[in-house]
Amino acid sequence: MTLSLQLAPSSSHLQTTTSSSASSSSSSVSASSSAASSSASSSISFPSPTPSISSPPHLSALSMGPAVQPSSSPPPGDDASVSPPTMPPPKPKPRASARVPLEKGYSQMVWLRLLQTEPDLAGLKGQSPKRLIPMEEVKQHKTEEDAWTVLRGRVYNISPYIRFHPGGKDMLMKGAGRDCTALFNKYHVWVNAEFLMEKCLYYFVCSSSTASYGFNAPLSLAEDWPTLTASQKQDFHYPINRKVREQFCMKKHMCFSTKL
Ligand code: HEM
Repeated sequence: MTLSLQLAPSSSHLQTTTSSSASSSSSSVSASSSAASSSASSSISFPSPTPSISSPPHLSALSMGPAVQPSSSPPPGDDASVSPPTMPPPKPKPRASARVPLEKGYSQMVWLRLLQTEPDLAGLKGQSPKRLIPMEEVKQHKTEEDAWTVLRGRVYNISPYIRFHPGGKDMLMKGAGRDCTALFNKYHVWVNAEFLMEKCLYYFVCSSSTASYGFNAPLSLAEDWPTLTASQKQDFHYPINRKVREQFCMKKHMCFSTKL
């Protein structure tokens, strides 16, 4: 208090000194120091001494205390142009393999040899594979000895492959009697099942209706819709692939392509 009264007559000189010290302190420390900046602006606007002008040195040191805190600004004397060292992003952990040990004699090599030597892996027993199979028929084949699955619109007899499946019997059997496309894509979209299961092919599946279908029977996605999984419904390509297959089967009455 005593100090402010004494300094009043030469307040302009005092303010210059005070404001310059305030501004220099605020620029060197932090622009966000509201205490420092408010004290500086009040000293410029109002020539009469105010408590903030006349605050004793020990108090102004205190008020500047928080301004030294900001974590964003480098400490005084540091080179501001040097950016802090950036840490490389953490590497994703490799996914644990879900492959299961297979019995002796059931390697993929043996399966590939079987594809060459076994004439009827599909179990067609002389029937024509060129027919559309209702989903209802597929559903009836879900035991290990007689397991069918639908993959990308085709019916396969997976029974001969069960013991060869690197992901294990239980996993493969999850697809038995139903459409396993979503599961298949979830675990190994890269696997060339069209090649591996080529000889197990029963042929194209048709819609879910219980009606028995001939080649000229109408097929529509609307009929399939209630049976589709959520991911199939969201799959942009599914209706297109479905439509192409339908058109192809309708027009040719036979489906020779294995690329669809
Ligand atoms: C006809 C259908 C299928 C075929 C031809 C097939 C074929 C294969 C092949 C070749 C592998 C080894 C993949 C590799 O080494 O990268 C594999 C692994 C596997 N399969 Fe299948 N699969 C079929 C269906 C399924 C289904 C329906 C499921 C799941 C319900 C499934 C689950 C798995 C799993 C979990 C693995 C182990 C993946 C890993 O290495 O972590 N597979 N399958």
